[in-house]
Amino acid sequence: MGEKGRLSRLLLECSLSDKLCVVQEKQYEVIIVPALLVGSFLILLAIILWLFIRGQRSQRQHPGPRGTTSVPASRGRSQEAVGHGEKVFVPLKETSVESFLRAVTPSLAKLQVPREQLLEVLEQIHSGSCGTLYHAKMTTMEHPNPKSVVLKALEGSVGLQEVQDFIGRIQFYQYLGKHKNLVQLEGCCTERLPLYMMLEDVVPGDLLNFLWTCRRDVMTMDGLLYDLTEKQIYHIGKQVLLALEFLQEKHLFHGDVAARNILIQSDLTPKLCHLGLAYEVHTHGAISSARSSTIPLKWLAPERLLLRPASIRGDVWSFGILLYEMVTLGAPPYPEVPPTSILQYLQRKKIMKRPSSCTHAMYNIMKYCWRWSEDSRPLPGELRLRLEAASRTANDKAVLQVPELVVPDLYADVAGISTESLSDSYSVL
Ligand SMILES: Nc1ncnc2c1ncn2[C@@H]1O[C@H](COP(=O)(O)OP(=O)(O)OP(=O)(O)O)[C@@H](O)[C@H]1O
Repeated sequence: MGEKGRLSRLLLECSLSDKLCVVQEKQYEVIIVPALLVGSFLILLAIILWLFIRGQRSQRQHPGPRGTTSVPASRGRSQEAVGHGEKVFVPLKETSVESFLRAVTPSLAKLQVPREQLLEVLEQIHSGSCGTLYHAKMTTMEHPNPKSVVLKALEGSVGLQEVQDFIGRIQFYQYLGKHKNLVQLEGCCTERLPLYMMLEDVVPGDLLNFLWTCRRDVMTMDGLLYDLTEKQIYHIGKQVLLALEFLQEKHLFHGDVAARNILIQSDLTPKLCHLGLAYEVHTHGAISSARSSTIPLKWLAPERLLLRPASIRGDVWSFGILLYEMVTLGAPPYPEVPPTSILQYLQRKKIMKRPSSCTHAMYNIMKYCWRWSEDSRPLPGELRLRLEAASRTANDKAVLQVPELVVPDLYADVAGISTESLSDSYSVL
């Protein structure tokens, strides 16, 4: 009998309209096979899901090369800092200085200078907010003869945060790229402590000292004529504005435009230095309040004195003060106003009077910079056109003269700046 017999008996017992009976008869085809198919499909789906979740998790743990992520860029618009078309990575999760430097140094490969090429470190120039500045001698592949550089060093016992900040500044120079009116980074040593960045040595140095030296009866020094005419002031001013336009294009601003923060070459090419505030704007979207409180008040626009956000138009205000500094050969602004009273002075709608050495054309440009409302002040590009127009008829013969020599301590007092922020290279003979 067996199975065959059982089936034929079943068929005999079933009428054609009895569906349950037919289903029972074909249970293999109707129930078991589809159930097996659905089961294996579900198992396959579970495996795929598990593989997918595992992949996602491991990606979250390793987002880039060796636990790195890109440095925040200007005002958070992009998460990648791009220098010369390259991505710049900053490790976020590194916990020791050594592992941080190991991770970050490859991204600075093009800037690395072997330490043995740093031949001698000469005198200290300045002790800055992020490292000490020295004069030094260095050789490079292109310049086998030693050349002068300014060395910024992060030395001594320093923590991870200071190291990250120093490296961030190097990457900021890389991000900015080259501009003839910004001080240039020439190289760095970052594979271990102490950390160095090498900047081009701008000779004779800062513009404030240059202006003070112009007061002296000095004919030439290092081939440089310490004479300044109105036309030359426009020439320097236009180039400072080119640097500000460059920063503005990158959605940045300088934050402390002043003669002390401009370096001048012997051909009267100015270069903006003191880029630490622009670095803060680039990295954090704004200048920190700790840093803001160190900026001398007499150079600040009213909105900044009122602790409102800074912008490129604040730089334009300070540029007006810079014109005043140049035309007076480095006099402190608002000599009759104590630094802490400057806001009240400006709130009374007062501005500085026209210095006797300043033409009406130049004073009109200053007044344009010192408009109370930010929006009615020009942008650097517009201002540069004004300077170009004024420069066409400017005096190129009369040398600016101020008989009184500057006493740096007295100057610092009246200007409201710390004596440490003045360079040591000026001395009253
Ligand atoms: N490349 C350079 N060539 C010649 N002198 C320089 C150079 N860089 C800086 N100095 C001198 O050092 C002084 C301080 O420079 P700077 O303000 O750039 O340093 P800092 O205080 O470390 O600023 P920041 O933190 O904003 O980078 C300048 O006023 C100038 O006298």
